[in-house]
Amino acid sequence: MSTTGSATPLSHRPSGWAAPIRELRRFFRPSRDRWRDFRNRKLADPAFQQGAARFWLTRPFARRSSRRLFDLVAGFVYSQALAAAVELGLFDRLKRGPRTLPEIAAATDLAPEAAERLLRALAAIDLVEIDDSEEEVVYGLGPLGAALVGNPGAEAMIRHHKDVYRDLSDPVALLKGNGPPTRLSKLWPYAAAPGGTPPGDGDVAAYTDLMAASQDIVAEEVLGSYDLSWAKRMLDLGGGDGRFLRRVAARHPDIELHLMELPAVAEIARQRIGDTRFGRRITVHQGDFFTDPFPEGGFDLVTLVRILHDHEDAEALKLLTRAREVLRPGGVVLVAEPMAGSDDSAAIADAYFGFYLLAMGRGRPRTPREIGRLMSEAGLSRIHEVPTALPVATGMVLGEIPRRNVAFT
Ligand SMILES: C[S@@+](CC[C@H](N)C(=O)[O-])C[C@H]1O[C@@H](n2cnc3c(N)ncnc32)[C@H](O)[C@@H]1O
Repeated sequence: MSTTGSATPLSHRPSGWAAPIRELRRFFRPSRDRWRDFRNRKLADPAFQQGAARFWLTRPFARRSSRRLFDLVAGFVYSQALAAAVELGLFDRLKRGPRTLPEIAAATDLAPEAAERLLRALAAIDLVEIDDSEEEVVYGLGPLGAALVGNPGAEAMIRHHKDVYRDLSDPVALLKGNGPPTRLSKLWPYAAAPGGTPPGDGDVAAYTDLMAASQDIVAEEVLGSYDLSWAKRMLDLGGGDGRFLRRVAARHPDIELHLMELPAVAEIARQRIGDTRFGRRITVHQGDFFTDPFPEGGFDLVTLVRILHDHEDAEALKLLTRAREVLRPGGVVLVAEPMAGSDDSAAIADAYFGFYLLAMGRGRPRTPREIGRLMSEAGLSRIHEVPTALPVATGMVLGEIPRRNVAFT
């Protein structure tokens, strides 16, 4: 197995250092608590806030933290300005070059004042750039707008947020579980009932497309961070329309590839894979990965890409155990999804997916260590976290079964 970054072992037995480190933390806790109380008292004091904003040495920190706080307060408005721009196809128009206000107003069917209001809002959050160096002001893509143009997955999510934000409109009811049924639980029908309910055709295409739109970036992260050329036979569980496996097929001509999906999605995968040059290399199996038998023959690699976080611990453990049971000796289970806990991905995993999955009705983001613990319970060993370049898109944890003394099923 080889990785481009350095893999971090996820140990589940406390090391010899665990006890002394705990003691040290306990020793320093009173001073840490005192410092935290002092800091919070000061930060909550309006006089201190004003003083910090005026004093030259503390001014940059005061500005930065008030800006961060205001960004949290205003985040929904920023998102809605972005949603309006996507719905109006603004970024697609600007990618061909800067435009004047009358041109943009005409193309988006907005009154010039409304178009200008939108453009100025987008410029303030780096999505658009205003060039007023000539007599006629023109509007072009800003750095974040340009990045968005190259990321169809993000655009699909922005459109999807109409449903997500409606479900989050009463967050306390959502947390208490006494709100109305959510849209996301209908969009992701397998989420509503343990064991999976075969979904209706219309919704299936919608959620399969939504996943496929962001799959390229995830596939790139997985394949760029972990070299799976050693594998001869691979199974992708819940592989959607097969986009991930098509990328694997393109890079690794010798791996035999299998995908398992719920029947309605498997049908879409068959069609989409069949239309490509990989039609003969990828076998699509329809079935429920909790209850139906897995394809026979033993696998070197079983992948769970953006699957585990959709499920509660008991189901995740069952899935990992079933995956381990079809591995050949020396085989690997690879879990790839946004992971909680790290500074780089905490906002997307803990905050965004934490609430998203709550609205969906099941599942939770997990830290690499939590995934590792489930892998260990499922009978996997040599559990490693593999770093990816873009943890917001996906993290990665691998677990293996040893080459010897393995009951091979
Ligand atoms: C979040 S999507 C991820 C799809 C794909 N792996 C990706 O990353 O784009 C979860 C996938 O798991 C599939 N799935 C959910 N429950 C399943 C079950 N019980 N058996 C088989 N597939 C299932 C869904 O149909 C869906 O395509």
